Amino acid sequence: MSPETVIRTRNLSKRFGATLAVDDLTLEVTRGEVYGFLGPNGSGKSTTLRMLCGLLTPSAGEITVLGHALPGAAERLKRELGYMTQRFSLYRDLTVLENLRFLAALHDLPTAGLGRRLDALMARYTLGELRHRLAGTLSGGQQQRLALAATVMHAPALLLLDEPTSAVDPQSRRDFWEALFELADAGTTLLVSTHYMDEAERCTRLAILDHGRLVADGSPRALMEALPESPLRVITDRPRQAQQRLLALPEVIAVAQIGTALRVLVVPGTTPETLTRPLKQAGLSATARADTPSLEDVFVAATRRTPAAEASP
Ligand SMILES: Nc1ncnc2c1ncn2[C@@H]1O[C@H](COP(=O)(O)OP(=O)(O)OP(=O)(O)O)[C@@H](O)[C@H]1O
Repeated sequence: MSPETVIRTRNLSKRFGATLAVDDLTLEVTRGEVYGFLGPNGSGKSTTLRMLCGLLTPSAGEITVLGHALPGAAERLKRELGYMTQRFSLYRDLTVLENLRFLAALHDLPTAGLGRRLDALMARYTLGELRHRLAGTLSGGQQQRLALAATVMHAPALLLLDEPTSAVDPQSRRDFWEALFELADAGTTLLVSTHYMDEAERCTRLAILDHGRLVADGSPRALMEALPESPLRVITDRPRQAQQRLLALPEVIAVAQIGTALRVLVVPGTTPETLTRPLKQAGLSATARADTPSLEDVFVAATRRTPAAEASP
């Protein structure tokens, strides 16, 4: 294993009764990466993150995080790790400063110079003027900044973030991602689960999960370039009717209406005529041309590929 490897899992699985939440997951994350976990609800993102920080014991497989084999070394790992969940998990009836002081004590941070350290932290996350506000009275974006400040207070080498931006507005999401890149620039490795394509696109590397399985892995650009399914753009006078007809074709994987146009994801080898012919036969006007693949196409193709399609060369 390279010294730059921060996370490595081999054939990792987690079963809850009849549910196989994580299924034979093998992945590797290297230092300084902003590694994204993208997947539909219930695809196993949170369960994987919980196993990686030692909160859950795997049913099978191996995990090494920052050189520690889990679950055995979970206690030692805690000091080197930051874990932030989508739910605000600080004390609502304590102030911003009280929350940070409390966490500093939990992390055993030295009391000498602590005041200055917390001032710097609050300055970085624009919490200085809010220091005496009860955490429960902060806005979603402010609570998120406080949660991030709390998560990085002990300068962890690895941050695991579980859908950290699900409760905040677009500007706060952008600010949050700026903060993540600043941390990555300083050498922190980040693993972030998200539902948002624009966030996934910003990651240096991406794992797409579906039903607990790794269905795609690579940089967003490489994944888009390697997409075997191609998107076509269809212009028609009656997009709603055209959408219904196109969905009935075996070559069509998905159809999304974008304004008045339809963006159609099709199996490899499908020509524009394959789509326009049946539409014209049904009395609809239709033109179609190839479109540039997006990360959303990669996601849709990876999570909708049938086992039969997967098995074909
Ligand atoms: N403690 C648990 N007990 C039983 N089943 C669980 C438990 N935790 C998760 N699951 C199940 O495991 C599967 C994966 O859940 P998980 O929360 O990891 O997915 P996710 O990708 O994080 O989804 P979301 O985006 O909704 O958070 C789901 O079917 C879920 O119901």
